[in-house]
Amino acid sequence: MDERVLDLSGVTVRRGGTALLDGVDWSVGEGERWVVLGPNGAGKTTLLNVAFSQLHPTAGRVEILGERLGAVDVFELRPLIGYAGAAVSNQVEEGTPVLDLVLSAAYGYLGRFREEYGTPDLGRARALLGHWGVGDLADRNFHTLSEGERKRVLIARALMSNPELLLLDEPAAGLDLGGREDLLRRLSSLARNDAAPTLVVVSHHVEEIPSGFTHALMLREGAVVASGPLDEVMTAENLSETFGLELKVERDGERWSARAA
Ligand SMILES: Nc1ncnc2c1ncn2[C@@H]1O[C@H](COP(=O)(O)OP(=O)(O)OP(=O)(O)O)[C@@H](O)[C@H]1O
Repeated sequence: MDERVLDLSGVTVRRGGTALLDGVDWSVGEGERWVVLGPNGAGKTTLLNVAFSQLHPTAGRVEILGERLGAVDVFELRPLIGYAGAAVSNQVEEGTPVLDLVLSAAYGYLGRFREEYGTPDLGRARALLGHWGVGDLADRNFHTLSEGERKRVLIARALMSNPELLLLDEPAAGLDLGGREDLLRRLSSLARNDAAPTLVVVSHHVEEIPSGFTHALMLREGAVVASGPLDEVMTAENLSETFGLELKVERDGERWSARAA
């Protein structure tokens, strides 16, 4: 059995004369927990959109959950992939209750209550909200939530369809220190759960790598600088090249930090 959840080979995405992704090779195995690191504009969100089957590359080969992008019905593939990020929150209709937003994920909708949801779906949605610490917000309008509350609701939503692959685009961006640490604790617990989906989290900051994560992909200007197990690739050399300045990297247990050398 092929246990690769993502398999990208020579993936290039061009817009105008610019390569947003440039010959990216990346392989993610079942159960791995990846962080995708890179500076602003490195192509991280573009890569996640490819992994979500939202964007077809200009060149190269993409396999998601063993299915070849271009040859598979993406509407059958997408329920197997959970996605949370600004691309989702920006599209939520004004006035959408939190519970509806989470429930709608099971049906591929992004918005108001459009289906007759069964009791098991309601129970699962409430349980997920509770698990992510936002159970008491189920009846609130999504747009009235704080940034930290929204992030947790969107992750609960992304897990609603019981996906095999979970993609989180900058889940800790905009959170205060307490909010960040709370989210990282929850992501660590997810990472350590053998039943959890394969995880890919995009971030700008090595401080936002949750403990329990196993691999990193580093991108700069659309190209891969390094890719592999955290222990091997989290070097000052790789991070300095990725972010374009000389960095010192420190490790404390399973957490990382970096600053200018
Ligand atoms: N449709 C488009 N046409 C032209 N350029 C684009 C398009 N979409 C994205 N870009 C550019 O591609 C580059 C990569 O964008 P992307 O959003 O993937 O980067 P990122 O690493 O996620 O950045 P950030 O960390 O700032 O969110 C950026 O320079 C962006 O301006």
